[in-house]
Amino acid sequence: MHEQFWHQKWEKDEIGFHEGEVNRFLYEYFDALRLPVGARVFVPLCGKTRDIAWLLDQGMKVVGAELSEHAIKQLFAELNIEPKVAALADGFHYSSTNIDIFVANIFSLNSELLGEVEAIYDRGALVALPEDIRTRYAQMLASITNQASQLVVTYNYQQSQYSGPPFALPESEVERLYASTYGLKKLASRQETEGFAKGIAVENAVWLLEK
Ligand SMILES: C[S@@+](CC[C@H](N)C(=O)[O-])C[C@H]1O[C@@H](n2cnc3c(N)ncnc32)[C@H](O)[C@@H]1O
Repeated sequence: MHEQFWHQKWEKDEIGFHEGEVNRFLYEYFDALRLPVGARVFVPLCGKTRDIAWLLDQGMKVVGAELSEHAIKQLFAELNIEPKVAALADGFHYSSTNIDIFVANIFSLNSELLGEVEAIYDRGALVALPEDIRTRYAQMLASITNQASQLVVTYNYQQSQYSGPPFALPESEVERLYASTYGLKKLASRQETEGFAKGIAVENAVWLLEK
């Protein structure tokens, strides 16, 4: 997906991926990460997800990365927070107490810019990336976070029945991307037919990835 694809989605308000409420898997399985209050959680490709407000409410610090400044202006407006905004070489840094959002292509981040994180929450990130850049994303994510544990939400369905995004991520693909870096555990899954691809059987799953 080119950057322009996502910028247009936000400009035209075609954001069917935005849940508007806390993701159920996050709510039910966040404890599996066993994080202390005050831990810093990275939310890659964050959009304006309500999950950020929920993480802040749990006493977490949040760091996000998102291409669209339009999305991040909405995020802060909905959080009712006036951010500080600083220019970066490749984007902007929006920040306030306990929250840092990099408005940039995630591939322009490095560990210094990101700072230390104790965990990663990936909903709508890995599944948004086409196969040819997933390997680079998975390696880069583990590298800039010192292999922080992850909670990853995936979809699986017959890729031939729907073009994506979100792309199908069968277990074999999660293993290909992450089994050399993490121990993988599928925590839960549920079947959907009324989601993004109406009438197509989709398995929505949540994974715990630990060093
Ligand atoms: C499927 S949406 C998911 C958003 C959010 N995680 C959620 O659950 O609502 C993917 C988001 O990633 C952003 N994005 C896509 N490619 C990106 C990249 N290379 N770097 C940073 N953000 C990116 C898009 O603008 C979009 O907001």
